[in-house]
Amino acid sequence: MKIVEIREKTFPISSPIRNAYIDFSKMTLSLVAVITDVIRDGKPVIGYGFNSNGRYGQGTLMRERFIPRLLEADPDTLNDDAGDNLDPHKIWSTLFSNEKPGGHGERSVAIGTIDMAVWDAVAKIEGKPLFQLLADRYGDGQPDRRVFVYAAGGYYYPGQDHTKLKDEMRSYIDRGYTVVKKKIGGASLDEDLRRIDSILSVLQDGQKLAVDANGRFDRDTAITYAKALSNYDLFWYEEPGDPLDFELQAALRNYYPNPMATGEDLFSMQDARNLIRYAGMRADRDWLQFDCALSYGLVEYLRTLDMLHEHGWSRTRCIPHGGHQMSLNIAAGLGLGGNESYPDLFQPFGGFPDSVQVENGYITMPDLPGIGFEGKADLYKVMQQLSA
Ligand SMILES: O=C([O-])CC(=O)C(=O)O
Ligand SMILES: [Mg+2]
Repeated sequence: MKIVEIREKTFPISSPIRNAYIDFSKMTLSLVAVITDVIRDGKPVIGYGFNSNGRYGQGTLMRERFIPRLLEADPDTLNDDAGDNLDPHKIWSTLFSNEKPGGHGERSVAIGTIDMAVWDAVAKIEGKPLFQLLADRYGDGQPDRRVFVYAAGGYYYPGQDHTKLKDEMRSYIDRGYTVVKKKIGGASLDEDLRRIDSILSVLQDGQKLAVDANGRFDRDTAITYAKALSNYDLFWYEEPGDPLDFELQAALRNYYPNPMATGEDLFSMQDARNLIRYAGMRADRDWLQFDCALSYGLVEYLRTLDMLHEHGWSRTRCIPHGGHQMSLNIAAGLGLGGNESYPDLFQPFGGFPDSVQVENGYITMPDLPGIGFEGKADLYKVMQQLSA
């Protein structure tokens, strides 16, 4: 068996929104199709993958380096020992060949996107949902199909007022979410606090708000916000300072006793390990948001989970960034704490299969082969254009 072709297309996922650091007016992503010569139901098995929002499409890197490396490799070196499926770990090693360590940037997105498509193909070849394959291979065979999800939104956009912000949050609650997220740091502290008060006025008991500064703050501002936010019972205070400023993050534990979250902009096991070693993160309350689609894929994420275990962290503290079905499968198959969701953004790429509803903050994974993209009609339509 072999990979016969890998296609990439860059799509706009632009929208007129901004967080404290970037706007999304020119945001793109790469969609990838890994086409194999394995036939299931009379058709070649094709695995699909895409990177999450926040980093841009990676077509150039893929075409220059990563796709040729896979297509030039002896196919037998990419297969499992029995020769009856692709081996994502061997494929990863081939992708990473002749790459020096450190400096994990855009290439981690390129590899993470191809890795997603490879896992989709591997689970389809085995005829299982990816979450079941992961539970079989790396767990006790018993996935937990119920996955906690929260609704990320609350971006800044032109013409936004408190009424619209409250309507947005209420609409997430009406769709079954119990935790909603808003951006901070894109307005003054006073205005951010007024927005937080507005949102809290529409939440009921058992419903919570998380806030996300997208790495905007210097140390003093992060501390000023920490003190002000301590007066609320927030679900978390996310990414206050630069993602690699572990000392800033560590300082905040002296000012913010409630849960914090970070990690979406750390792109390797080694960077995640530095966070765990040096950033004062608290295993009993803080949350880790490493996103495999941006950080070398699930092969690397498995290394990150091993690292967390060695450092005494439960994987239930992981709620990945990105709102894609890949992390939903990892959450269900490997027992993460949940996954992000963007109910109204980055469509058709984010979200759940069409049959899935959010109930009391949880979704239940349906039985679909692979990652399950074929169960989301608008997304699968776009994917089919790539593989036609
Ligand atoms: O606004 C973004 O870049 C996305 C983000 O931080 C998140 O979903 O946590
Ligand atoms: Mg974030």
